[in-house]
Amino acid sequence: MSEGYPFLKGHGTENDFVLLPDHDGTVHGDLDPARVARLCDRRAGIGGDGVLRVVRTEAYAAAREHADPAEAEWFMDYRNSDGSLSEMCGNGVRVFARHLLEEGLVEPGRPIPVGTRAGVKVIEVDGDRITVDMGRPQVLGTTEVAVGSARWAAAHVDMGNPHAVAFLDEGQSLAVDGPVGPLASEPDFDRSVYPHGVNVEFVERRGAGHVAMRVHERGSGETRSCGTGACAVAVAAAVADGRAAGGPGADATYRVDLPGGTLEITWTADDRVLMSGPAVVVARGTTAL
Ligand SMILES: N[C@@H](CCC[C@H](N)C(=O)O)C(=O)O
Repeated sequence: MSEGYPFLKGHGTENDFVLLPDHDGTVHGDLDPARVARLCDRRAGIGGDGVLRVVRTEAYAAAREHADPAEAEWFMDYRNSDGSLSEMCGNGVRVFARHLLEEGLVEPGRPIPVGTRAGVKVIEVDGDRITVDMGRPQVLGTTEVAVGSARWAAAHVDMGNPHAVAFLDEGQSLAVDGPVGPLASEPDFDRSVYPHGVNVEFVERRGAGHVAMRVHERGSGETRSCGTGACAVAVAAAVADGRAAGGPGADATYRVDLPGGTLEITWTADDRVLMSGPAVVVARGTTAL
């Protein structure tokens, strides 16, 4: 195929994305949701949990509402696989930074500021390990989620995007034959709490500072990993473990195991959430989609 648009494919702990370079904002414009869904289709398209359009902040009016071009040259225009917008994607922003570095679009060895709909995130790359300052979490109380007849209390945590974090009861397992099941459809949640939908995390305790989770993402279904979700889980665990008492996060660190890999999350005493994990770009090509 010679005609079409350039694309790349990458993932962070197997949360996978189609990247669309559009540096001056003239190639794709506002992405049509149906087109995003076609690109993300795993049989008829390239396949992905979402799309990351790579655009200069200066070149995109919607980006300038969230980020100052003088602070962040690049903007991650993120869409879920159903074409819907989200404010933020934690795995996506690591893949985005990896791409900028590999293409020589940012200076190696320097922090990389990236504009998102949840503000500017600053990223540091150290070999395979990429750390993102995800900013301040908001802990907004307790709600409820359900899968069929199984119900759990859930912590409402906002990481720029909305999360409901449900800790499984003692003895319950995350396995598909457990109460969470195959997560083929959206869990039930309180629509008055989350009028724009929610990402739902189910969490199993593995030991001190160690949890495992599965997630059903708003707009993408069950994914193999969710960076903002892992941050929300670590924040909810720190609150539940009484580790937020000496300061917002008192430097609580959690290892979060996901089906697609492991992320390390620290909630610092000065109320920042730092997320560390890998990200790779695995393919490039041209698409007529
Ligand atoms: N997978 C992402 C989150 C993507 C956005 C989410 N589905 C939403 O709609 O808020 C991550 O790694 O954070």
